[in-house]
Order: sequence, then C-alpha cells, then structure tokens
Amino acid sequence: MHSQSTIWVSSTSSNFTPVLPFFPPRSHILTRKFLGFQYFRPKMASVSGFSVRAQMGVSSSSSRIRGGGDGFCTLSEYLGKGGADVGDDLVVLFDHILYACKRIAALVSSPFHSSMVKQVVPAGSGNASHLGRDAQKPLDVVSNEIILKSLQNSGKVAVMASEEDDAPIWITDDGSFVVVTDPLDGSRNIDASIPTGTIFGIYNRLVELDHLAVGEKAMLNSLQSGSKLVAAGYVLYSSATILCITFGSGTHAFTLDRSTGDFILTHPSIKIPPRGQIYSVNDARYFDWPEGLRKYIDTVRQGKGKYPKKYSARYICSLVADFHRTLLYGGVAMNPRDHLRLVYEANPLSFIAEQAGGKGSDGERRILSIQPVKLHERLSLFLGSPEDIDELESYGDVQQKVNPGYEV
Ligand SMILES: O=P(O)(O)OC[C@H]1O[C@](O)(COP(=O)(O)O)[C@@H](O)[C@@H]1O
Repeated sequence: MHSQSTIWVSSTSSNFTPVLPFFPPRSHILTRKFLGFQYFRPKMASVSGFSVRAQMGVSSSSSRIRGGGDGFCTLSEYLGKGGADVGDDLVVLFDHILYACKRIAALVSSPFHSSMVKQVVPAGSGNASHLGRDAQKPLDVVSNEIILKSLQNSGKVAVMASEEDDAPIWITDDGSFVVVTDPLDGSRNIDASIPTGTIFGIYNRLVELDHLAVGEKAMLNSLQSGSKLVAAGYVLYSSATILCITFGSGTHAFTLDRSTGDFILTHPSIKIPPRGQIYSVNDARYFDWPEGLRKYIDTVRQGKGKYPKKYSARYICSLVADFHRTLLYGGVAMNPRDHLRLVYEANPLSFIAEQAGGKGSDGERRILSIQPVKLHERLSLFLGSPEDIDELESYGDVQQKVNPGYEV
C-alpha cells in the first residue's frame, strides 16, 4: 500500500552491516523462528496471556483472535476478519496511522534527526499557542506533517485535530472518521533520547453537521466527548516501539518487530492491577500543590494510606511512557496542574485506561464524561489503578490551580 522505501542502516558498531530495506516482508518471520527467537510474557504485566494460542477462549473478543500459522498474531491479523473485525475502513486507517508512527519511530531514533529537521522546519512555523518551554521542537512539526500526510493518503479521515495546530484541518468530505492526535508527546526530552510517544483518538464523523461551514464542522467534530471515541491508541518510542490500542473491547498492546515491520500482539487484554505501589508526578511542584494532594502523596509515600506499604516514585516526564508503565504495573500517573490537553491526551488515554479496568479523572470527574469546550483545553489529569484513583479523589482538593510557568 505504501510505496515509500526508507533505507535502514543496521549497525551496532562502527562496522556497517548490509543495508536492509526498511521493514522487509513477513517471510522474515520464518528466519526469526528458525533462529529460535522467543517472545516471553513480561513478569510484572498483568495480562491474560502472551501468545495467541495461550489466550484463545479467554474472552469473547480475544478468543476470536487468530494468529498466523506461526503462532504470532500481527496487528493486521488482529484487526481483520479473523480477529477483532473492526471493519475495512478502520483497517485502512490504522494501516496509515501505523505507517506514520513507524516513520516517526525511525526519525526519533535516527542519528541524523537533528540535522535533518533543521533543514525542513521553517522558523516560526507551527502552533502559535506553544510559547516558552512549550515551544514546538522541530520533530513535533515533522511528526505532525507525517501524520497529516498519512491521514490524507488514507482517504478515510474527514478531520484531523492536532495538538500542534491552532485549528483542526478538514481533509475530505468522503472521510468517515475524525482523528485527534498529539503527534510527538514528550518531545522536550528528545535530545536526551528519553522515550516519547504518539497519542491518537478516533471518532466517527458527525454526519448531522455536514451542512455547516468547513471551519465550524471541523471544530465541532473535534470537540466530541471522550465517551464517543471509537478507538484510541498510543505508540511508545522507547527501547521497544509499542502500540497500545482499544476499540472499546479491551486494551491490547503490540510490539514492533523491527525485522519485519509487523506489530506483534504481545500484551492481549491488559488488566491494570487494581492497586499499584507507584505514584508518578513531578513533585518539584510540591509547594504549588493544594493541601489535599500534598496530604495524599505524604500519606502513600509513608505507607499510611489504604495500602499499608510505602509507595515508590517514578517520573519520566513523558506522558506516554509514564502511562504505559502505570498500565502494566499499576499505581497512578498524574499531572495535577492544568497542562495536559483534554482532547489529544486525556481522552484517548482515559479510554485506554478504562478498557484495561483503570480510571481517568481530573481529580473530581471522570475524564470521558467531560464535554470539551475548547480545542486546546487543558486540565488536571490522574490516570491509573481504580483503587488508587478512588483514594486520591477522596482527598478532595487535588487539582493544582497555581501554575507559575516553570522554566524547566
Ligand atoms: O512539566 P510537567 O508539569 O512535569 O509536565 C510534563 C508533561 O508534559 C509533557 O511533556 C507534555 O507537554 P507538551 O504537551 O507541552 O509536550 C508530558 O509528556 C509530560 O508528562
């Protein structure tokens, strides 16, 4: 489907190994099997099984998942008729989103990205609302372009609303979907090679708005409540490239096999632990927090909360990475100040959290029940294990309203 052939130089030392085509065909799975590679179930993740066969019959949706004859289930197999059967239009759309994410994955890990992006990003381009420490990085702009191009090429998307653009972009009247996205979250970390991620949510186009002017229907389609999401996902660019998705029947994660370009189902039916022992927050903000939040953190870090063990702190400062860890290990990932966006970040991740048995809250309300009123609306965000979120909310006053504009 995609004609573009990027060249991937595979090298672990100064000796260059032969240049491989980027993501060669699936027949390489045979080589992988022949070489004896095995996928193992991660120890700390609470998943219903790892190999496709192991999870057969676990639930009505997962039992329909059929892997290839080799026992692995690729994303295409998962989405297709023998699997979740999400419909041809979504299959095509996912194929294009994932192609874009593979390009971004290649870009963020490329030794050449800093010099490449300097050439392609004109000064002053991008979202005017990004100022100071929120200023767009060149890779934000490039990633945004990559995603927009792929959505255009898919022919399936009416509107794209991106964290990087001031206004939503109307793509085609023929598209049946609306895509909201943060193309490269955590990009402020990129120069230090810390994990980053792409977040996206997919809605149906609201056909009842078709008669409106383009700008108006683009905006209203993008301001749908998170409870209307058809699908949501993120791609984590880290030591592994992980795609985590939901279509409203469970949360499933796939790991990119760099030798074939396939996303392999590695974490079917993720279940977040009901309670974790980790909180994730930028606690340099402690003195700007409200009383309730300080009390909550003071309590759990001393092991005096409902769970009688001392909590640990983990904070990467990259939302997708902090959320992914929370999904697998449990606990709560939070940003109590009005910083993260409802449309691009809070809604898709809350949908994924809920489908894994977790919760997404602004400290008082369920995120998915909030009606967005502004495209770039920001809010406090708490995501994680249901018992941890309930306990945190019970402290009442957990939203940081003082936001002095931190410099780092
Ligand atoms: O500075 P804080 O409050 O710790 O915020 C860090 C958060 O901001 C982010 O970098 C996102 O910010 P941007 O949307 O401005 O890129 C998240 O990845 C991270 O979780």
